[in-house]
Amino acid sequence: MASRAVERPPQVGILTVSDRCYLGTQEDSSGPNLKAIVEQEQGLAGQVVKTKIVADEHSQIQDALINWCDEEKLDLILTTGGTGFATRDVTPEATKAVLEKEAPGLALSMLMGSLQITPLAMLSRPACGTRRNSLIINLPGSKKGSQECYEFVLPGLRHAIQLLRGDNKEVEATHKSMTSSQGSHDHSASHGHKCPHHHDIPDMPDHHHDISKVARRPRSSPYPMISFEDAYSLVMAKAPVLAPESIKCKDALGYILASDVTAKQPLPPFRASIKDGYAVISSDGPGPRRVLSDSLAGQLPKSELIPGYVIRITTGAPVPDGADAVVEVEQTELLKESDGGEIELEVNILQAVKPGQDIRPIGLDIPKDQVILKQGARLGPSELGLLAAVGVTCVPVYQMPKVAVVSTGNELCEPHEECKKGHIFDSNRTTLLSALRDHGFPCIDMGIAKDTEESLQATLKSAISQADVVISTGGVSMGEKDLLKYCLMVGIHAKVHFGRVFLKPGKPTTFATISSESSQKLFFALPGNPASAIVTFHLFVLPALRKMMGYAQPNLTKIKAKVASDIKLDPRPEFQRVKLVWGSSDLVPMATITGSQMSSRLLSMSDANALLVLPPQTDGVKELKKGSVVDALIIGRI
Ligand SMILES: Nc1nc2c(c(=O)[nH]1)N[C@H]1C(S)=C(S)[C@@H](COP(=O)(O)OP(=O)(O)OC[C@H]3O[C@@H](n4cnc5c(N)ncnc54)[C@H](O)[C@@H]3O)O[C@H]1N2
Ligand code: MOO
Ligand SMILES: [Mg+2]
Repeated sequence: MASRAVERPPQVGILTVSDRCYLGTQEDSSGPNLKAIVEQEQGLAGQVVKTKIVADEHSQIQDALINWCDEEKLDLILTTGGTGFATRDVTPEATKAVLEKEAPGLALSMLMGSLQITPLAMLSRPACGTRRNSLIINLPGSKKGSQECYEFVLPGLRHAIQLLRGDNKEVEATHKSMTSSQGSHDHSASHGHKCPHHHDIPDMPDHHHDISKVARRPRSSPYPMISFEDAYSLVMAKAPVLAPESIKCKDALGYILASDVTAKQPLPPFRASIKDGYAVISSDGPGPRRVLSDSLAGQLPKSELIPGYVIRITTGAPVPDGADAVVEVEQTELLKESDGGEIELEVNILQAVKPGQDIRPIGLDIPKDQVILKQGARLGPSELGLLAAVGVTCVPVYQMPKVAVVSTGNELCEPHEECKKGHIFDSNRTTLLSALRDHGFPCIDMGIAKDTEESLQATLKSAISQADVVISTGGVSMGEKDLLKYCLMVGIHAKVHFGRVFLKPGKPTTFATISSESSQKLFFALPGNPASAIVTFHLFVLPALRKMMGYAQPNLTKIKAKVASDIKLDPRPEFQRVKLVWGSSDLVPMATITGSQMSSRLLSMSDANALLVLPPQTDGVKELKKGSVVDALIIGRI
């Protein structure tokens, strides 16, 4: 078998399709047998993470397959049963209904192998193919038949899984070992393609063209153009919530709480006066009283209160024992003062007093052990104040992702450098680093990388080693110096999830992940055009970063806005930069476009506080009329 150096054993699901097993009238022997052989070290060495028994019902089979492909993202799903000629045998039909691509070669290998054993094999009707990154294979229902058929396809499984995972390094190794073991020559030498099968992979472009030969570059992008919604979902699905850590409250501004925080002590911790006045015994009622002593904020009462007396008190001071109400100074009059007038000796209480009046009992604001902040709360000024109020100094929060930013391009120079002919100042790095800082993310400035494999790879590697998320700009389109995607895949062995999005600006936005045992790092290769870079930062990067740092709702806030003038629609869905302004009686703000929306024009972002969500033009509708109401995503201060 081929190299085993894949990062994770193939994740496998085994679906037993049988009315009788489902009803419990027959024991399922094929499913457990398949599990054992799938997990054999000398075989696939897979990990069977899902097993299920369903009836011979189209909907049950389909639901299980869709769930395992789309939600569980299994590498391989083996079904056993329901592939024959009986009326209730519907496994191939239910499977075909969920497949995106059929793989008849697998069915053929099973048939060819099985026919050597029994002519009845011709009555088996397996469906095989892929849905998203999962491979589904129908095996017969019998224990013996399912094992034999599995063994016929086993030699191709690891390679197929690697291709579906987009694991380039492994793909090459496995492909080489498989083809050489069969004595066939390596196509890479003659065709310049190390892995000809890459043409077949829907989400994997052929990145193995010789990048030194510009004439041979692809003339159309090998990356499928996916919708904004799909791209967004992919990014959000891949962004991991980072592990919690405990940090000092003084450093916690902007973080999200990883668990509930309870009050260790009540607030107020003692019965506190709400007014400046006199602590009284309410049952004494109104009338003249001797002033016994005082109780000032920050000090303990000097004495207990006894009937016929009052104790002078200030707001926030502890109410002395014996007192059960406070009368504000305005409801009293002075009857007798000390010589020189330093203290009051006797006062007249002018009002009837209710028990408890103007006293905050212990724990009135915050009872002891009450949950004062819930997991998921964002620690803003008031939340941090609340923590301080109950004496909490350290809090469990989700870690914030560290973000590295790199600009790429031979034409770029630093704003403080002399700008030679043919060069421009790098503005993207400043924009992005500032946006990150504005949102409180720790960032790493990786400088400018040249448009060469060496410079890009060294910079990307260094960025990935230091950060949880890397943002690059430039080099992702069709030019011969647009080497970013190539370097990501070949040099970094990143899994590129998409390389083009049906969206303006930001069409070549590229998203990849770099996985290891302990982490999943995200790589956003944003377009070089300055407006495209910052718009796609808001559309993709910011929500992902927010998810990583624990936001329950990481998406940009969406509101309705009225367009202030007619807008020409683009063939692509477009996010135009606008300034939202509310007139004095407007419920819906007016959205004014910030001038020309060319992707190169960073000025279109200046003063913008929202992105207007515009649908693509259709044959019938090419324009949005002034006054139309559309969605707007908030990106700035309102
Ligand atoms: N043949 C095609 N060409 C282009 C396509 C296409 O589909 N087919 N897409 C266009 C679109 S849309 C965009 S967006 C850009 C994206 O370009 P890249 O990501 O490859 O970026 P570069 O080529 O490196 O630069 C584009 C543009 O931006 C300027 N730039 C780059 N970095 C910075 C920076 N840090 N600060 C300021 N300005 C920067 C650069 O000088 C270029 O003018 O591709 C289209 N082409
Ligand atoms: O998609 Mo590009 O970002 O139009 O300029
Ligand atoms: Mg380019």
